[in-house]
Amino acid sequence: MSQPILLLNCGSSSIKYQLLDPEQTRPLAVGIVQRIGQGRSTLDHEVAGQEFHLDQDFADHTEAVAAVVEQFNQHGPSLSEVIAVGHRTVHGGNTFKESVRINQAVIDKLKELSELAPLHNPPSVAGIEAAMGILPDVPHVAIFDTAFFSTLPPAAYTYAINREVTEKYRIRRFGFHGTSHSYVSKKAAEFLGRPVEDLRIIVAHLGNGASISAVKGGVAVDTSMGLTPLEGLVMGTRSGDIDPGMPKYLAGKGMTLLEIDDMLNKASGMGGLCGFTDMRDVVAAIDEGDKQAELALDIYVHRLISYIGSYMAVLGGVDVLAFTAGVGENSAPVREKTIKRLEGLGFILDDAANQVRSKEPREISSPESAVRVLVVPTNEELAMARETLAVLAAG
Ligand SMILES: Nc1ncnc2c1ncn2[C@@H]1O[C@H](COP(=O)(O)OP(=O)(O)O)[C@@H](O)[C@H]1O
Ligand SMILES: CC(=O)OP(=O)(O)O
Ligand SMILES: [Mg+2]
Repeated sequence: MSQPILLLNCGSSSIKYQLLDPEQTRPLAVGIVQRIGQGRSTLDHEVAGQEFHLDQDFADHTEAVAAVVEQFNQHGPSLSEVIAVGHRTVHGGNTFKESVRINQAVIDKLKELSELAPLHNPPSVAGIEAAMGILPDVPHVAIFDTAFFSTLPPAAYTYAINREVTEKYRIRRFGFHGTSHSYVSKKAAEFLGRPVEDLRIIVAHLGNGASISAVKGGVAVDTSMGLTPLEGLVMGTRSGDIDPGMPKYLAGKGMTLLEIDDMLNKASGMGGLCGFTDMRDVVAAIDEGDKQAELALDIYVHRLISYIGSYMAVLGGVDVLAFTAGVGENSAPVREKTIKRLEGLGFILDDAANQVRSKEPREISSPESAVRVLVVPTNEELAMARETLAVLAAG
């Protein structure tokens, strides 16, 4: 008997979803809504080998979830058999260290945590409320991006700010994209046929949001995102690391705190540097001679290699570098630029392997490379389905 689970992965600019039957290897349906709130939105729904495409602008995640449900109604499969829904939830704060069955108290807490993840928890809550409205009689489970990083050592998660402030407000580095970093690090080890316990792995999750992690023996020991998903790498619209003195300086010039925060979260990163938030557009612009786009990509790669070098130090060397997420899986030019800059540290790219497009894990380093470089497509939904089942089994 079929016992499908619906997985909703609300990202900052997208919703990915799958209808999975844990008994079957292939999903019953997969789909993605892209460029939510950015104009030129699209929806792709795939069921039984048939693909349906929709060009329609979605202003926010609530509109997009409604359109996803409409796809199931029009093209199937029916959602009436669904036994549970798993929701990607970005910020668990100090409250949620592992996946949890959702009730009103959980939703209220997630709304409270929205101040720490303004681009993310509101879409998650929108997805949860919409799905609970449509499927009110099945359990809904929240799976947190922060969970995998609850093992970070104190030296990695503590900011060097005043201790009393840290304690009073329970400030720490939480880390995000944990479901993906966990899945990809295990998958990388599996691909290499080595126990994850024996490996030092750096995972570069480069999507619209981007983060990088250092994983030693299967346990996360460092990651680039912090108290909020703003810290770290250069992203589609987020600045990543800046001098913490900058907000005060800008406030002195007349910007309000809200304007500064909006600028850093929504109008910075690649979009703020060159006008294109999507890496496909950045690379196309460079090909047409756009100098701002070229500089933006140089800044992106500069930050990325700085983190890779730093995590090699944290890990005491590295065995594997794994690229994942939208940019990491699909952008050969970004991977090439990154690995070429790391040649001095023993990374050697296999140019032909780097051009291969596939949904399977693959190696892109040459045999003489000191570090194995992989592309490992993430599957947050599959990992979420496993989590959902585990929560249900726990009662
Ligand atoms: N074919 C592609 N080539 C280069 N970059 C791509 C491609 N497809 C997607 N991307 C990049 O991936 C990003 C989306 O990544 P994704 O992991 O889905 O992000 P999120 O989950 O944060 O919404 C896009 O904004 C774009 O920059
Ligand atoms: C935490 C985060 O940045 O998520 P996303 O990449 O989906 O925006
Ligand atoms: Mg994502």
